[in-house]
Amino acid sequence: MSLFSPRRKAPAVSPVRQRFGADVAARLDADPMVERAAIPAAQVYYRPDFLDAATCARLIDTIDTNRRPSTLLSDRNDQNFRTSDSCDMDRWSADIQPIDTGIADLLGIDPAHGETMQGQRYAPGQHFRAHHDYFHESESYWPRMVKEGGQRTWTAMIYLNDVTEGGATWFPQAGIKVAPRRGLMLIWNNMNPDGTPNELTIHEGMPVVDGVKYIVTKWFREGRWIK
Ligand SMILES: O=C(O)CCC(=O)C(=O)O
Ligand SMILES: [Fe+2]
Repeated sequence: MSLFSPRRKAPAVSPVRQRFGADVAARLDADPMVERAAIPAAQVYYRPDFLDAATCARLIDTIDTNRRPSTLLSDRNDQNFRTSDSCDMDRWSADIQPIDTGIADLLGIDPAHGETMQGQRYAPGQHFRAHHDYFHESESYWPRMVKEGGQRTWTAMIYLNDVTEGGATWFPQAGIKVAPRRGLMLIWNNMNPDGTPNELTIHEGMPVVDGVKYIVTKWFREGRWIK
């Protein structure tokens, strides 16, 4: 028996993830419509009014038509962790395609790296508890994720409506709380500048108190998600 307890292996520095961090940040920094959050812990950006009111209304309709209970990618089976409804937003449909590629273009990432955009709906009391968007290499899903484009790098999330009360996106360790505002895109890098996962990006969708919250979320992989 060893006297030493096994240490958690430190995540390897990754030049590919490093480059995504630098390139996307440079593009967003140069965009006059985009503002960087004044926090040192993570690269977080705001792009207000990315979608107009009519487009948000259309997406809300699509979510209402297709929604089903959200699922969780985790070895933990906690029914109360993510209580919203979700649906896939078909990137090949004439309605979704321009939005899907528009997000990729704003970040300067090849759309093939983007997963299927997800629509989400939170009724009063529903939430998504604190989590990281990046994959944990210790979880059983990791080998499958490696085959499907690898680690998640950037997240782009768009609020489709204002919410009367509650439903903020809270990054407790980075120290920001973002209230839903129709058309606002919130963008962040889930990696550190050296390409290792940034633990400080832990965030939650706080419970909606009054109203219904609708968002779309797009996660980008380090490799191609579409083969
Ligand atoms: O609902 C929110 O504000 C956060 C959603 C989220 O974290 C996600 O979809 O990964
Ligand atoms: Fe998330």
